[in-house]
Amino acid sequence: MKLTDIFAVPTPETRIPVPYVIAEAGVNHEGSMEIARRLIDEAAEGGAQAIKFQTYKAGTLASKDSPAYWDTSKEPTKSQYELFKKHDSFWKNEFEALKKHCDATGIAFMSTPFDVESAHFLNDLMDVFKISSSDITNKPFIRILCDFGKPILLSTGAAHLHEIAEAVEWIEEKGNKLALLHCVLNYPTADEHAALGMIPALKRHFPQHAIGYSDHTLPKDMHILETATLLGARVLEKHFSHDKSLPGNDHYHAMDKNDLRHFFERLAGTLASVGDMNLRALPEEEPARRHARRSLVTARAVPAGTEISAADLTWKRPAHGISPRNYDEVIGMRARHDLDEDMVLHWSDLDCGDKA
Ligand SMILES: C=C(OP(=O)(O)O)C(=O)O
Repeated sequence: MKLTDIFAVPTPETRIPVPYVIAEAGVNHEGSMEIARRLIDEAAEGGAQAIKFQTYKAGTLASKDSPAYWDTSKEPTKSQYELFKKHDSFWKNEFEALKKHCDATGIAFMSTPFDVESAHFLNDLMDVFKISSSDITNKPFIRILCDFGKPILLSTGAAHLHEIAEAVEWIEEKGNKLALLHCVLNYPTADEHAALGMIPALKRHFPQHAIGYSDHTLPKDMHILETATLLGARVLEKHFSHDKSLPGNDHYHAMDKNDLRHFFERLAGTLASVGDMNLRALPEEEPARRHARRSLVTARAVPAGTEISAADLTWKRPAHGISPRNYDEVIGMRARHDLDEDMVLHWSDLDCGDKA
């Protein structure tokens, strides 16, 4: 599947598709091109269709007085500015090189721009713009990104419905295709705070747009991403690391390539058990249809020529004879020959008699 395919207008589904997975490398390269290339390779090995980085300069993203609002024990920092400053070394040249590496590896390149300058050079490298939850109220920036004319992936973390609706309106006014990613802006998100019920809620409120999920829970057994898929997320984004034991801010809650493989494996089994969502009896149930269902059976001996009444009939397994669904038809027919008690009735045992 191509990244742009996820923006197709949702139609009633008869099969839950395998979602499009974006490995969110963010700044987990920590300024090393070697690690960035490794992240690309491992995301592809894990089965992700896209890898996403983040492109920012601390000075345009946060003022010096910008308190960190996350658990700073993982990467002690006094302010957001100080943390971003540590990770803002990659710029145009680095991302161009990483895009080439993605092309050679066969995985889509993405990076979330956090300022206008990076949006301009990233525009040459990507088919889709990602807008982070933190920019959902950033009307001027959203409009500038829309002006590139590309589909938009917008995360909805920390937003009330009216704020989501407003941002959707700005994007719709510009005419860009849009996918909305449910997101909880809390790192790591406790499973019980993942609020995955917001995925069907987004589908209900914005049926004209594709819906996905940007996940900040711990990877554990990847059941949260699986549940998100079952609830209707068709694009998934989750932090990605080559080494989850590293001390940095975004490594400890990230998935790695083994988590990703595990996710696709368990999802394949789950989706096989979901099936195609069409109501029908299955071929595997044929023996049960023939042997566990019932037939009309004589409740007592019935002499030839007798008009069949309710007292002559009962219903028992197997379903080799006349189905009890034909009960009304059988009442009033006549026995074509003597019928023993406990006989499974067939049409050849009966005449229409007065019912003809
Ligand atoms: C932080 C980002 O997004 P989200 O709000 O989905 O976490 C991002 O895209 O860089």
